[in-house]
Amino acid sequence: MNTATATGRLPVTGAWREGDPPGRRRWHPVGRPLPLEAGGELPGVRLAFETWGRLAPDASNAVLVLHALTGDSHVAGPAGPGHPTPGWWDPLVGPGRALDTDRWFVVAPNVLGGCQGSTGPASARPDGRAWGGAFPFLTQRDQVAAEAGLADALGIERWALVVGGSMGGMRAVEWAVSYPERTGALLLLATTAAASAEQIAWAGVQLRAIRSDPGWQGGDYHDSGRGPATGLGLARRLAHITYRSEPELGTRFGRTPQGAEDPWRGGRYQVDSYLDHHAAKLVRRFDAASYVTLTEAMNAHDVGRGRGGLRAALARVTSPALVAGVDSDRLYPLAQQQELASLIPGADRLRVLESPYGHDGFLIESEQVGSLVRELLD
Ligand SMILES: N[C@@H](CCO)C(=O)O
Repeated sequence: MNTATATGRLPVTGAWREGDPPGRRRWHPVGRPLPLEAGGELPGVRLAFETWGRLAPDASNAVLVLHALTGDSHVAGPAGPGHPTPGWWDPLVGPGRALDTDRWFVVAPNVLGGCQGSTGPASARPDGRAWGGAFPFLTQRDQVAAEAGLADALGIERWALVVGGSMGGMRAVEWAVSYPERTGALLLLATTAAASAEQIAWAGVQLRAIRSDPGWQGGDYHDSGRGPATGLGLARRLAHITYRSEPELGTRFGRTPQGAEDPWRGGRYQVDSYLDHHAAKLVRRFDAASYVTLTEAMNAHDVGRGRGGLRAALARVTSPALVAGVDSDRLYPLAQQQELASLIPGADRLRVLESPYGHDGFLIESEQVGSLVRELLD
């Protein structure tokens, strides 16, 4: 379940389960086994998704919004039953907002391999047990292929806009390269054409933290009553540091102890407590095995793989595009977005979001992101 138990024990998995409140989610059963880039296929695939607005009769007004690592389909609206967090881009979606739902039909799937309704390691495989450690290796291309099946089912031949940040941006660029004719415009935020050595390195430490927790059990913990909560929490703490900027942490927390705690006697600094808070929140709402699956898919991300390299792959993109980064992002530095902007033929000059918040700026600076959305759609 998605909440801590009455005894205060952390849950085994924060995955949405059959029987939990559905919230606004609907499901698309892909119907056929999905062939996977790494070989083999995934049976019984379904994608959870949410929509806002109405699809035009000619299906010309559809916008695809793709979430980042620990996001989900709940782009807009309050937290509530079935939704552990409020909409992560709520200020952008609704009547009169940048994604004006009086005009646009906004679609947001939960990524394949995720844990908020789409098929992932916590889902049941055909024999009824959780996939766990037997869940196959996925790539962004597999995830986009599943999303193309959702577009087919919704009758959307071509998206007016595909937009995503971070991991969502990886899928957005894969959409534009795999399906250029289906991508009407492209907005890439705080993302990259290929995961860098440093990104793989940060991610690798997180994967080790999870897998070295005895609760991991090779990934087969879902039905065991004990999961790798400690490892997932450590992974989140580390990741969260990379999501923010050094000056922001300095200004906000400095060297201040947390409350009455004394760091010289085992107590915490404020910044430790802040990371503890984000770790505990993620452990309550997210499944560790999904975190591993999605992190490995991000590490595998290379839009040029098997396509003659980045330059040749990105030359396939036919849509107008905007690429933006965050000036204080130390995880996805501006050079990566500059590369995308210079290799995508229809891309305008690199745009820079000014923000003290580092990589998370693409989630927080909704006014600046909204201006880019309007620019592309208008
Ligand atoms: N805070 C974001 C950052 C990753 O891009 C997340 O958790 O998904």
